[in-house]
Amino acid sequence: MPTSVSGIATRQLRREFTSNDVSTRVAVDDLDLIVRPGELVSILGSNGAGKTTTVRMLTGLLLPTAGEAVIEGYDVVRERRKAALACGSSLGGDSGLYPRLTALQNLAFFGLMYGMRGQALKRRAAELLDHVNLTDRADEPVSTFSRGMRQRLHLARALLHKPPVLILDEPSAGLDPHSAASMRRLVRSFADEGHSVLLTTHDMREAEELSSRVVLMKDGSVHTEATPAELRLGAARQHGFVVEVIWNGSDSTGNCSNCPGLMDIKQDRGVTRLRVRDGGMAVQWLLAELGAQIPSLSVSPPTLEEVFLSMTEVR
Ligand SMILES: Nc1ncnc2c1ncn2[C@@H]1O[C@H](COP(=O)(O)OP(=O)(O)OP(=O)(O)O)[C@@H](O)[C@H]1O
Repeated sequence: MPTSVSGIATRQLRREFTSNDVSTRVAVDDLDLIVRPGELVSILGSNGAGKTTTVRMLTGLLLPTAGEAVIEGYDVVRERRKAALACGSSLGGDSGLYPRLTALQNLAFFGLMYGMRGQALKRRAAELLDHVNLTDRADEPVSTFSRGMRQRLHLARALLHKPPVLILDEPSAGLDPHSAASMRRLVRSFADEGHSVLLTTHDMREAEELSSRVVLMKDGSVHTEATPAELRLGAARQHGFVVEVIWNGSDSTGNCSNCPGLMDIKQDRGVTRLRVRDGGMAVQWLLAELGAQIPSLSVSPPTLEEVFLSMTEVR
């Protein structure tokens, strides 16, 4: 693999787990992955797909069985320290913070480890505590923090030295909606500044809102890789577009059976949902035929959640 690669690159990255020296489970199966500067890539996948094992190898917590991974051109095994310095990470859990130190002392400690000093460190720590809404808890020991507060402090620690690469394992797990929204803004702006960001998530809305590219992992390798819009449009070609109609006065669902390209029709708590082959054509027909009864109408391709469910369907 060329060592000049910026961001994250893996080639044929593999991790096997052997239990009782008998059975071997392949958690990550010859994975090829690239995250370029300025890209935010989300890894999605069912439980056990290999997401956490991948980020644990990238952050040096787990040795690969085979293959290679580089962070900013540094091999994560052979040049582990340089790779670790180029990468901020938040992998959840309780490790990575000192519970008896305050939030500010934790950031000061990690800042010193990253070679930061004096006013620059103080300013950066204060700025990040503000971004993760922990300024008013800055001088309290981390042992008194809730799970969500620790998660936010993990993120601040990961961003402290403005590393070129950021890796986050389920960053919104345990966050309330306001904290999750600020986390997303912070992470997205970090990518927009030219950093490479890789995150794992089970939150489809989050993946859709944040990602330059989505990687769907299945059984340890990449099943599909595309932008959220490409995935949704691809699914629409297969499963159709969804047209949602709210009626004015009396329900006219029964008159929709002649809608061109109609694949399926459902009524759900006052909303009629038509699944159609061509969204634009269906909207034109609905407005021409039933426009007077329709104050509200929307058309959309399947959501990322529907794409995910259909792609990971257990047959
Ligand atoms: N330390 C371990 N020993 C044995 N098997 C493991 C170990 N860690 C992970 N595995 C197995 O590797 C596979 C991938 O696990 P991994 O934690 O990477 O999945 P994941 O995609 O992160 O899942 P989740 O969404 O549940 O977090 C699973 O089958 C898991 O049981």
